[in-house]
Amino acid sequence: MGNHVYKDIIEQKKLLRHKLREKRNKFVSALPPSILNIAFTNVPRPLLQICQDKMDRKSPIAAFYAPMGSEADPLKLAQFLSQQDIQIALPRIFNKEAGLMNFHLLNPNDLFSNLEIGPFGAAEPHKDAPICSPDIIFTPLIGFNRLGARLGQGGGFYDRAFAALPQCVKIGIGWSIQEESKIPIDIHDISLDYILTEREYIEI
Ligand SMILES: Nc1nc2c(c(=O)[nH]1)N(C=O)[C@@H](CNc1ccc(C(=O)N[C@@H](CCC(=O)O)C(=O)O)cc1)CN2
Ligand SMILES: Nc1ncnc2c1ncn2[C@@H]1O[C@H](COP(=O)(O)OP(=O)(O)OP(=O)(O)O)[C@@H](O)[C@H]1O
Repeated sequence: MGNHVYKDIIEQKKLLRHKLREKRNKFVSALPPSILNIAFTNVPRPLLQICQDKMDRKSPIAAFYAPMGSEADPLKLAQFLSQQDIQIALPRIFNKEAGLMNFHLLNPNDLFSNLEIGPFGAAEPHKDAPICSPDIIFTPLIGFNRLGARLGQGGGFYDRAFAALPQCVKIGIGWSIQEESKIPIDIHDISLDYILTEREYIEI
């Protein structure tokens, strides 16, 4: 990839991030609380099957994220799955400049408390919580398309985590209005396997 082409992709991503963040904020702030409360509460049967398929060896680990702003909230799914013999983890940034994070195991009771605020404002587990390698990663996103391309916050945190965990199942969670047919991708971008929105479950 020529250097100018690469720079062009970075610029396109920036513009699209800006547009889709605004769109997401508007969409979520216009949602009635009754709808907001039930969004992302039902685990689609195929998703439960994926978790169960991972259960043959040990209790599988699923990583979630503590939502910020208008991001889709995956923590009700986390609570539900923690009752199905699935272990729960959250990311913790350990090198902000290098775009690196670890996943730490959490007691499900600590999902909403006993966390600390990380460098980008998201709640994170404490440093002494055990580091783990998740089998399934629920991933925040700013944009997605039906080919599984993902636009994130621009730190490359999830792409590096995916590269380090080639066996993990990658599930994007976002609002339906974050779908964008053309998502610019560069050589480091790793596609999602599934996408969950408030309306549908997409298998790539
Ligand atoms: N809830 C949540 N947790 C997460 C992520 C995420 O996207 N969502 N991350 C996914 O990687 C990691 C944190 N990564 C981040 C990387 C960059 C920015 C960032 O550049 N934010 C802009 C502000 C964006 C704006 O203008 O609204 C900034 O700080 O300038 C934020 C988070 C780990 N934890
Ligand atoms: N595995 C990797 N190795 C080296 N550099 C990487 C890797 N993954 C991503 N990067 C670089 O990190 C920068 C940010 O990547 P990108 O714009 O794809 O972030 P993102 O996926 O939107 O962010 P995030 O995952 O934090 O939400 C880019 O310059 C990208 O080339």
